[in-house]
This record gives sequence, C-alpha cells and structure tokens, in this order.
Amino acid sequence: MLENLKKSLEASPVIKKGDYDYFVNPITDGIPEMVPDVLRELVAIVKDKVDLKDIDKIVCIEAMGIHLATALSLETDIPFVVIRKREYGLPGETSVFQETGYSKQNLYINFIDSEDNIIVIDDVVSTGGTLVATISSLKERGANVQDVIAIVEKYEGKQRVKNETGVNVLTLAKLDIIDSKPVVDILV
Ligand SMILES: O=P(O)(O)OC[C@H]1O[C@H](OP(=O)(O)OP(=O)(O)O)[C@H](O)[C@@H]1O
Ligand code: HPA
Repeated sequence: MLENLKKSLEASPVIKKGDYDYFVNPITDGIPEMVPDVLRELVAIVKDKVDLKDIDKIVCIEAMGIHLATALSLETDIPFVVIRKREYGLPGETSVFQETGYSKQNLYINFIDSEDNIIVIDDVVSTGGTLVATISSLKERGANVQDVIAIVEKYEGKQRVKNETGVNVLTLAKLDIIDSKPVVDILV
C-alpha cells in the first residue's frame, strides 16, 4: 500500500534551511506537482482509520494542511477551519507561538468553539513544535481534539507530541534524512 507515496517521498530533494535538512515534496510543499491519485489514496486511508461520524470540524494549519483538509472535507462533507499565520483581531481569536526546526512565528485560531469535536490534519510532524503548540491551544479553547493526523513523521516529533499533549498522532509514513537523502518507511 502507498507505493506511490513511498516513491514520491524517496524522490524528494533535500535542501538546507540553516542546519535543518528540509525535504521538498508535493504533500509538504506542492512541489513538484501533486498527483490526484496520491491525494485520494491518503484521504481514503484517513477515512478508514479515523472515526469521523461525530466530527464537527476538520482543523488544518496554514499552509500545507489546507489541501489535505480540502480533500478530506470534499469526501466527508465535514467543514474545515484553517489556523492562519495572519492575525484578524476577531472576537475570540487566540494566538499560538509556533516553532519548527527552521522558523518561529505566531499562528491565529478563530471559529473553534468549546463544544467542537475536531480532528487536526497537517502534512508533517518533525520537531513536533507546531502540533504541541496548536493541540495545547485548541484544548485550552475547550475543543475536544479527537484525532490528529500528520501524513509524514520525521525525526522524533511524534513522540514529543505524545509526551507533551498525551495525543497519539496518526502518521502514514516515517521519513528520516540520512546523508542528505530521504529514507522512507510506510506505516499503514
Ligand atoms: O513538527 P514541526 O517541526 O513543527 O514541523 C511541522 C510544521 O512545519 C511545516 O509548517 P511551516 O510553518 O513550514 O509552514 P508551511 O505549511 O507553510 O510550509 C509543516 O507544514 C508543519 O506545520
Ligand atoms: N519538509 C517539508 N515540510 C516540513 C519539513 C521538511 O523537511 N519539516 C517540517 N515541515
């Protein structure tokens, strides 16, 4: 299963962002082009693995969670909300400080209410900084974070998310960078 995803991840160029080895892939960057069949296959697996019947909202993180949430929303008719990198100043907006292996910035959460039963979907969990910050903030808002999905796990971020939030992130592939090359295992 997911042979196309494996091939695509293994073919990812690796660039440097400071000291950080950053792989470039359609799922994580939209480069090169995303093949619709791969996207469909990912959505089918998420639908199979996650109980979506009581989910009010799919929550994704700008930018590279948006195509995943869109595809899942179209397949399930569940609406989605984007955690943005832009401040709106709307009533109830909360901010989250996001730190990845190569960037630091604020993210802004709007329109997620205390009664909402949600899933979070993102492209990759690497240091875990993004998911630790966003899951904690979503819980503080009173939302029930039923499941969290990241298509690719890189390094040890998934364990950090578990340790710091108690949430087990569903991941479909594990990618490590060894001698500047991606090494990939499919997990489902
Ligand atoms: O586990 P972490 O180390 O936190 O890394 C994961 C995050 O890094 C990327 O986001 P980025 O802020 O680069 O934005 P993008 O989605 O716009 O590429 C990615 O989309 C994840 O949200
Ligand atoms: N590639 C793409 N997106 C990412 C990465 C990466 O290496 N790390 C965190 N987000």
